Amino acid sequence: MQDHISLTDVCLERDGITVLNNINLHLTEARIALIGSNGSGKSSLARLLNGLLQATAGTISVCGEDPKKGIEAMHRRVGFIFQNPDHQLIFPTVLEELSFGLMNIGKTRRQAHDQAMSLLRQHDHEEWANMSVHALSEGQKQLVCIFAVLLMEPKLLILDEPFSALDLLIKKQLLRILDQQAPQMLMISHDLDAIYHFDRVIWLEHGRVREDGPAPAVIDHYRQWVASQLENHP
Ligand SMILES: Nc1ncnc2c1ncn2[C@@H]1O[C@H](COP(=O)(O)OP(=O)(O)OP(=O)(O)O)[C@@H](O)[C@H]1O
Repeated sequence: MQDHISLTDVCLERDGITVLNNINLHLTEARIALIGSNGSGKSSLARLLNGLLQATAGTISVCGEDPKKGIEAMHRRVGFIFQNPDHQLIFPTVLEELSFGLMNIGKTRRQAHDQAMSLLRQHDHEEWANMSVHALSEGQKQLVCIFAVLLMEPKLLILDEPFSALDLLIKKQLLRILDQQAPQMLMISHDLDAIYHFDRVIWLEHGRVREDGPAPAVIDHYRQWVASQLENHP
């Protein structure tokens, strides 16, 4: 698989503070997770990848594009899912929400509606089509966000703590859908069990890569480190 995400000597300052320090990553695995303490720089890194933040130094490539070109330039190849679905959902009904991206890339309204309905049907949520997005629960809204992104058939999905507000059942359903349908995923998560089977885990601490490798090893070291921090700061 080609390098889908590549960061070379990337640094980021926010308000004069170094948030990411000399990050070098070449990410080709299908399932990659980013872990680390609060404030370690995970969301900032995700925001560099979709062009919401600009690196202070270094170069970034996502699916062969420079994210500086903005989210529109990467729209067809990269899907982004963030923690709060309210920041992503803009249309009054679920069907309009799901159809928008497809019409944006040239599908007719009819084609877009048919594709959206077919996905809803596939997941037994046909009855959502004409519902107001705001009448859905947080978990259901997050599922709509994931459906909207999957309809675009992205090569790569970048998710920033997508499960933090979700109950166990919806979380497991979403993970299953993502596992079946996303060719490549980079997921930021504090839920270590959800990412234990991933191909690669990158542990960020104070804006640097502290460890990078197979999920079980990195996660176990992270858990040991957290336990040792607790012992030192009870
Ligand atoms: N809007 C902002 N303006 C300036 N600095 C910010 C801003 N947001 C975050 N930061 C700084 O960037 C650092 C990294 O924050 P970031 O949100 O990337 O961490 P994170 O690892 O995603 O944390 P969390 O696990 O809590 O979501 C923080 O220490 C914070 O000081």
